[in-house]
Amino acid sequence: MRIIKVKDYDELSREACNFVLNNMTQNEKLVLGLATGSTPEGLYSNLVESFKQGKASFKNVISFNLDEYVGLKAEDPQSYRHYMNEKLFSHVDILDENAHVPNGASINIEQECKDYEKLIEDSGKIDVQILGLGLNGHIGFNEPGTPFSSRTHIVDLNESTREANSRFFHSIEEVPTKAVTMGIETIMESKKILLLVSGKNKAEAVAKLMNGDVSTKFPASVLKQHKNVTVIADEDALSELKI
Ligand SMILES: N[C@@H]1[C@@H](O)[C@H](O)[C@@H](COP(=O)(O)O)O[C@@H]1O
Repeated sequence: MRIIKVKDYDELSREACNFVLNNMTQNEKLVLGLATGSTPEGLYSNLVESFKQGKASFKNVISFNLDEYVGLKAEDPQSYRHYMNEKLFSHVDILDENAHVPNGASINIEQECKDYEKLIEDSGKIDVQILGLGLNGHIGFNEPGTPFSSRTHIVDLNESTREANSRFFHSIEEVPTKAVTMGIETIMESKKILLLVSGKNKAEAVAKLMNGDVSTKFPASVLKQHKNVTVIADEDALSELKI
């Protein structure tokens, strides 16, 4: 894993934006894997700014989000589809039919998982996958214990993950108990992975990732087996790392 150490969140967001823009210019068509949560928000605002300044176009981007809560409709303000519309899609020229987020409100979620896999497959696989890091090492919504061979599937969310994400809801009771997520194998098939980590609250997770073994107990550790991973991390996130 290549680590790019940056000073703070603003620099992380700019670096991540440059990384994505470089890949957009290098690829005629870019299949981009997207993440939600707080960490990529700055990346998305930088991408929107670049678009407004005429420095980027998303016409040739096909995007696939990592995950979605089960039971939330697209228009629900807490859904990841809504998040993506607000933070990125509505502000740039990506084609609606190219901006994919799993449909958590599907009446047949099992089928939705299969269809989502097929769409990724048909797009020719993900060129660049953006990832955030859960406090317990989850990537997407792949919680500890998820097999490395998993494909897009339904997960029961851990209490700690619901707790961590309850800040986006009025109360923890409102946080869905299930989600659809790309599987670990699906993520690992991406040609390049960009992991973004910021802040002191991620320092312990980053130290576990870098110093620990590859184990399903800490899903992000699988990234050590991928040949093209870039980690952009700020000083706070790297503060517990002994290097
Ligand atoms: N499902 C999302 C992940 O895709 C995200 O990467 C992670 C970290 O989120 P944050 O960036 O807010 O710390 O948590 C959430 O549970």
